[in-house]
Amino acid sequence: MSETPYDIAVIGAGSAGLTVAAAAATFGQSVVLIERGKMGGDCLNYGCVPSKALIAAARHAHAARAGAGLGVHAAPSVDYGAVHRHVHDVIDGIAPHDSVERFEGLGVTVIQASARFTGPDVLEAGGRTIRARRFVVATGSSPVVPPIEGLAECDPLTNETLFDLTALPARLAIIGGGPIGCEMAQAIHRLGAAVTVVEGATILSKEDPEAADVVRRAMTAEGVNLIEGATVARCTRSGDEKTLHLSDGRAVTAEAILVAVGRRPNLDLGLDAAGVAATAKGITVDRRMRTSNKRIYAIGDVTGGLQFTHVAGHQASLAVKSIVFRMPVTYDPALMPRCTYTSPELAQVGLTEAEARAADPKAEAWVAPLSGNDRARADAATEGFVKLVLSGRGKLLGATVVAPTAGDIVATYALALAAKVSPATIASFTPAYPTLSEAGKRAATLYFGKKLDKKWVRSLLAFLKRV
Ligand SMILES: Cc1cc2nc3c(=O)[nH]c(=O)nc-3n(C[C@H](O)[C@H](O)[C@H](O)COP(=O)(O)OP(=O)(O)OC[C@H]3O[C@@H](n4cnc5c(N)ncnc54)[C@H](O)[C@@H]3O)c2cc1C
Ligand SMILES: NC(=O)c1ccc[n+]([C@@H]2O[C@H](COP(=O)([O-])OP(=O)(O)OC[C@H]3O[C@@H](n4cnc5c(N)ncnc54)[C@H](O)[C@@H]3O)[C@@H](O)[C@H]2O)c1
Repeated sequence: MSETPYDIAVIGAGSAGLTVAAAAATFGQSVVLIERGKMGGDCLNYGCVPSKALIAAARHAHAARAGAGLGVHAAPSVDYGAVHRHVHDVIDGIAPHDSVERFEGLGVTVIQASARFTGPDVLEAGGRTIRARRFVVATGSSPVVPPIEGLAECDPLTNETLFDLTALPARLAIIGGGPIGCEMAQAIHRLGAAVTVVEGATILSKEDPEAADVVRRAMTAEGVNLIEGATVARCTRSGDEKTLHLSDGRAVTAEAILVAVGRRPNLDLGLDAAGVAATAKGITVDRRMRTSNKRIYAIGDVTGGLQFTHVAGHQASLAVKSIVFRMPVTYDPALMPRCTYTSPELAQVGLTEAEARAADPKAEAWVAPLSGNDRARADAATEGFVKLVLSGRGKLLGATVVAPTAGDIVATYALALAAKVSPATIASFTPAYPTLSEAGKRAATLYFGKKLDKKWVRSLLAFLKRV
């Protein structure tokens, strides 16, 4: 049965698809939203929300242990069953916002089925034929499980099953030391398991190496076993005990294995029939988020770029502006911040120091360590820094922050980059005392300190003093 064409058909009800559907319906468009799994996608069910809820519980356990240095002694007792309930209470609390009922209330037609293109302007889903003026593919990504001999027999966990555990394994081995591997390693260790991370390269390798090193030292000091530059040759299982055999001859034994080696885009929806070009990384899009078929947009993880919820939401808003308002829009990845929620957090916006130096040999980095920040000293959390990266001409190119609340601090620099704020403004604004935000101002002040350390400036100051 062929139906009246919709204005917009959205495939996937994760962060990206939900944002398009809600905004487009609010602006009076007829919208059909097709989802084959859980409403809310990865972020709500298997990603940001459960991982941050788990990290919050782990932070409490750690704070109890870490208070001794400040004169407060406590020994945490972790009830992992209750931690599991907390994680799922948080998911359940947010779920109504992403639910079929809410979207139907907004006037969206929701189809709970798998969608597949059968032509350049037509889809099949749940036995229905769906036509639309525009399509938005927001099908997200799935965890990669590497083809390591014996791994499948060890029933590895992924982000899709980790948060179902109602009891912690005594020992957990994690393959992959990216954001998922590091966040979960530290949290699960803080909650009481012995954790080993086996990372093929170096942990958090997409980040500024000095910043990643602060996180490395923090995780190691807490007792997480980090094995870097090592690959898993094969896995074996003996009852409940699973062993990773590393290429260098070492072995890691654990009751559970978590695989966190990256994502693959969900491309199984008949893209060839629709004339949509894609690579193994994801669907190819232009700066307006349009695919090679100009009726079809693609946003979020499936495009294979920066894979974050706020990026998915931002790309969704660009697609809505382009489709509904015909506005000229441009996606600029350089303005997208990111944060890994380890302790300390590691956040980045714009270019890292190495990226800036590669683009501009005169680029320089200005670093304010937290050891010089009064709030960090009061909190006994002085490991970290704010690094501002400036071009040779003194233009802000990027910021790296390692601090307990780096994700919040970096927002200032995301705004500064988007609004083209000068280092002079950063050096002269007044954050409250005592806050970690003062470190960013300090980094900009260091830049001006060097700039003003010139002979003619000293002569001018001497002259002014005389008059
Ligand atoms: C453990 C973990 C922690 C994370 N933490 C953070 C964080 O702290 N901050 C952050 O910004 N990002 C985080 N992320 C990344 C974030 O979750 C993703 O970038 C975001 O969820 C991507 O949204 P999306 O809408 O593109 O895809 P998804 O959320 O994956 O949604 C895609 C949806 O499409 C559906 N679908 C797929 N194919 C079809 C089809 N053919 N027909 C119908 N439906 C289909 C899927 O079932 C899915 O529900 C984390 C990810 C993980 C795994
Ligand atoms: N705080 C956040 O915003 C947050 C948190 C978690 C995940 N995410 C998103 O999810 C994405 C996926 O996270 P991820 O950590 O799975 O992927 P990732 O690609 O970022 O990191 C994977 C790591 O695994 C390593 N690796 C790959 N194959 C390996 C192997 N066979 N053996 C050992 N190590 C191997 C890589 O060198 C890399 O360090 C992230 O890139 C990010 O976009 C974001």
